[in-house]
Amino acid sequence: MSLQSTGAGPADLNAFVGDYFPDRSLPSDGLIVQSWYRSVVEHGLEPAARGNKVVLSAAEIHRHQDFHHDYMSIAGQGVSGLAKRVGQAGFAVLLSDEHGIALDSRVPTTGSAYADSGLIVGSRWDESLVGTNGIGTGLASGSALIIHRDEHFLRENDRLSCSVSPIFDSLGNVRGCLNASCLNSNGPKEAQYLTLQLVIMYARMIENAYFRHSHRNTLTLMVKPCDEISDLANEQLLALDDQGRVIGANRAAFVEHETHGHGVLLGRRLSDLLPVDVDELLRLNNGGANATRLRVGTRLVEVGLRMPVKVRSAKPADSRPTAGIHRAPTLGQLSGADVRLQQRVARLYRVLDKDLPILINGETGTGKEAFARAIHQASRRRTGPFVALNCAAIPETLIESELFGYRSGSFTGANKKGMKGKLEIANGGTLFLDEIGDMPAHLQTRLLRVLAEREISPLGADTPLPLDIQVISATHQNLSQMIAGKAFREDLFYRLNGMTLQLPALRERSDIGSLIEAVLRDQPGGEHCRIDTTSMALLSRYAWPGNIRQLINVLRYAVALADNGRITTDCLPAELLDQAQALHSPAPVEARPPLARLAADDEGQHLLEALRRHQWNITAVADEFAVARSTLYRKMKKYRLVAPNRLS
Ligand SMILES: Nc1ncnc2c1ncn2[C@@H]1O[C@H](COP(=O)(O)OP(=O)(O)OP(=O)(O)O)[C@@H](O)[C@H]1O
Repeated sequence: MSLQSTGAGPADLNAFVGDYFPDRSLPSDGLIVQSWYRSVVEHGLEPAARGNKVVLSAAEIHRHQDFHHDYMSIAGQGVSGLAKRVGQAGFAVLLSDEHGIALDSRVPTTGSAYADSGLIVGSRWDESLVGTNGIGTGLASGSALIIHRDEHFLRENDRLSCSVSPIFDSLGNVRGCLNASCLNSNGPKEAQYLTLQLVIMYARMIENAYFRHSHRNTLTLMVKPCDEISDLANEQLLALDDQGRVIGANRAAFVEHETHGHGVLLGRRLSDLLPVDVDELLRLNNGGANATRLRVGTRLVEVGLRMPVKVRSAKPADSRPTAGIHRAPTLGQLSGADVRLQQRVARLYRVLDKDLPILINGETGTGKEAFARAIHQASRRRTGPFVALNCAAIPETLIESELFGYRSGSFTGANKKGMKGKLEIANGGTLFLDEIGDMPAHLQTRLLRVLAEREISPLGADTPLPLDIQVISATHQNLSQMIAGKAFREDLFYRLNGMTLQLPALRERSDIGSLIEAVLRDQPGGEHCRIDTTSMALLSRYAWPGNIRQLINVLRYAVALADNGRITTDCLPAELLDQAQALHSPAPVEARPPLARLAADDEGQHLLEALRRHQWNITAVADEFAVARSTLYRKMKKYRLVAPNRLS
């Protein structure tokens, strides 16, 4: 929550933290004051709390790193460079993702002090868990800052002094944080300023490398002032689409644009920013071979061009065609940031390669097949075949031969040479039985026998064939109900269900926002688009009966209609707008109930009386009610109880 949204001015917040922390001096940095306020009122934390630190399990770390593979490998050089410079002075360097999870950590020595303080891979530093801290507050504020010693909200973190800079992507979103922390620094906060400058410099280098990677197939521009000594951090990078419009920028370009109050940068034409258009610039720069000096207002700038890198196929001439231009998503990518799903996938990792059949359950379009493929890729069978059979998509009469195959001459009209069944083709790999609930009853019996005996006898074959397959089945149906109604064999159910992976519907996913962004980036042209806030709110609260498949279609439609890469509500299908509005238009509520009425509630009234009785001494009232002070502040906020000396 920002100062504005709290409705309070800086003086109110200062008074608040002054009251709450009588033993601490008021931070000079207003961002820290706001963060302390958030820690108490929004996150309900207590400074003396212990055990709030969370470190992900090895499997979860593996998945996170897998998910952030590109970002980590691009940032890796910057992390090493910074660690080399500050390591000897006793600083640990951490790289986090946008949720405050440490993905990379370089500590100067192997002692346990750094690990004990949470400076390790997998530790979670989001403000909602541990209150004010370098990474969490850097992410929440979007600003570079130092959190020195007892500026940390939790007392258990007050050994740390952290210098941090957010890392922005080319759309201006925070992608993560770069952080340098030391332990038990005796000096004043000012002694950390030099470290902060180094951290900022490396964060800018990581951003620029990330920008170049993201826009390697796009025409990009480097613009820097023609000063005698030009600061690398001032170099602006801009990516342009075919029409010469800005589709991405680095932090320096965003800051320059904002500083001069030029409005939104993305979508602007090059000719709005520089006294040339793209063709002219290409001519002046000799097709990108040299840089050009241009006068912009009173300043002289140097403008260089980088031509798109032509994507050359590294594929050997005889290689098999790939399924698409994107690699199939991994389990980490599919589970995204939904914690419940991540936990389920963590459990899945533990049964992987243990010869247990897996049953995936979920509504249509939730990613059952995508998960099955990712499980196959994560298993030791990844070099073997992945064979899918959709039991609902082929006629009942053909399922048998599809599954079991037949040898030549086994029935009239059959292929003369015979046909291998999916079970046989999948040997050594994974068989994915989609819509298993539609498997005809007599084939359920046969399948059960095959899975029990681990061998198949194709129609017309003399000898059985040993079978070594991982079976993954999937359904959107409730198999337990089908068993009760005798529509599905119970013994087959147990044979297929070594473990169930329940996939949440899209509307149930806690990471729906980031999932929408990720799916958008995956669509052709989607990586250069941005969803505006209203559309994002609509997309996030829509019911999505077709789940991720429907989301993909909606986003493709939106990308096609987007103007200047901006996805607005005009780009969304009408039925989605109608339904999202009808389903979720909030019931009319009184926006600001009067204080008198709130205080008339029993709890509010009691609280008000106690506050008056104790002359608004928060600690005394908290003691009387035996609640934490943070709880009391939350309740006061709820009932809008404000001390008389705070009423403006
Ligand atoms: N977590 C995810 N992130 C991005 N894309 C996903 C994700 N999960 C699924 N998809 C994509 O959504 C589409 C639908 O997924 P999939 O076909 O696996 O769903 P399904 O549950 O098997 O559907 P059905 O029940 O209709 O067969 C696919 O294009 C898939 O690549």
